[in-house]
Amino acid sequence: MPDSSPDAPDSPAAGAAPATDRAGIELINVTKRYPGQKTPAVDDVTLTVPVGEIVVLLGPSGSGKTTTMRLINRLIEPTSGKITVAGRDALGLNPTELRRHIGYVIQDAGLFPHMTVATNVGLVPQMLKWDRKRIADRVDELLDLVDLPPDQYRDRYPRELSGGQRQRVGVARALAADPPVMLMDEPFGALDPITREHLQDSLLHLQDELGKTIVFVTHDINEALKLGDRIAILDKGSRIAQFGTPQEILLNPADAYVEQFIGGGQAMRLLRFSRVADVPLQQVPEAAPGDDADAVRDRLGDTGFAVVLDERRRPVRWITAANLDGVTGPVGERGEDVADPIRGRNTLQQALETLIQSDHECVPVVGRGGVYQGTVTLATVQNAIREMRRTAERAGAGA
Ligand SMILES: Nc1ncnc2c1ncn2[C@@H]1O[C@H](COP(=O)(O)OP(=O)(O)OP(=O)(O)O)[C@@H](O)[C@H]1O
Repeated sequence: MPDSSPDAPDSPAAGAAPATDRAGIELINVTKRYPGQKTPAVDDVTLTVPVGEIVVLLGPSGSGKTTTMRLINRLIEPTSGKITVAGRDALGLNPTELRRHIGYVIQDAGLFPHMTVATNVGLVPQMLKWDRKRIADRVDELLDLVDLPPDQYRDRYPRELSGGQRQRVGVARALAADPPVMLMDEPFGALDPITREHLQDSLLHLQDELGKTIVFVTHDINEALKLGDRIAILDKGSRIAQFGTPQEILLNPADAYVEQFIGGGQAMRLLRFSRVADVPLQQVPEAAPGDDADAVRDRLGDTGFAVVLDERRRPVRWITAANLDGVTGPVGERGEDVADPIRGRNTLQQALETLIQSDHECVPVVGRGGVYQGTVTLATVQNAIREMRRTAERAGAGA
């Protein structure tokens, strides 16, 4: 077990992945002391948020999460320390200019009640003096993106929306000028559990397509495990008790404070919070509708089937030797339609559920643009669990 005292440079408590060009956001020895307060709200925090990742700040009330967010977009100024956003010194930029590069989503969405959904979403483009047509097009595009059909929703007022819909509008508004960075401060905190799950799934789906650098604040360990590429578990003064991937935190909690956060039920949680992207995918033979049946038959080998990809490499069908019986010429539309593919961000639990419901022994995995990446089988899931157990045993033995 490494020394986890705050001074140990290699300790997980040091909190920072090494500073690299790939830092989306960097906080270096940042302290914020509010006037008249004895202890700093944020105390000498160093943290790197890699480009394109979701880093979750998880901590109890008063641990300085909101203060940290407001420091990043300069709603407040640090007492000392350095902050960079997308490679630029945040403290050297004009705050308005900085905020154009940062989308901000807060708990109650913070929509202006007297403005329509479209006006709310178009606020930043309007500030940037885009022309009306460009703003209207962008608003429609964003409403589509957050699953609110523009024809139904663009002219509504916030009071005519559900809490979940208001949050979706809040996300659309934060994305309006396509900022590389998003700060999300308990955006789903006020929602009922089902709506909350739904919005979490939507956020992961959006992130698959957009690849933003996101800092996400929550009190909820399950939300953190589900959304975070990495999680920073905070104690008072934003002290980082542990910074790691959900698996690292579940398998090797840094101290009793972190253990108390994650609670029990570790095995099921591993399935629930490990992502398909973290396990090696199985590659099976591939075919295209235009491929000759003989050539595909030769390719099937021991696997016994192939995945048929369309011209954009999206999986469309499974094809077996039986489907090719007596066929000459192109395979065309033969075979069985694939079930809904899963994504790298889906959990192993979701992969398992899809496998169980599917008629087929494997499920295709797709990435950005629905492009095929490989397949998941029961064996993939079993091996992943075995590997995780081994890692945990090794970590335990090293303790
Ligand atoms: N404007 C302020 N002036 C003085 N103290 C403040 C101010 N804002 C926050 N604080 C104090 O700083 C500490 C951190 O507050 P902060 O809001 O950042 O915590 P948090 O982790 O976001 O909490 P919560 O989860 O309850 O929102 C708290 O002790 C709080 O009382």
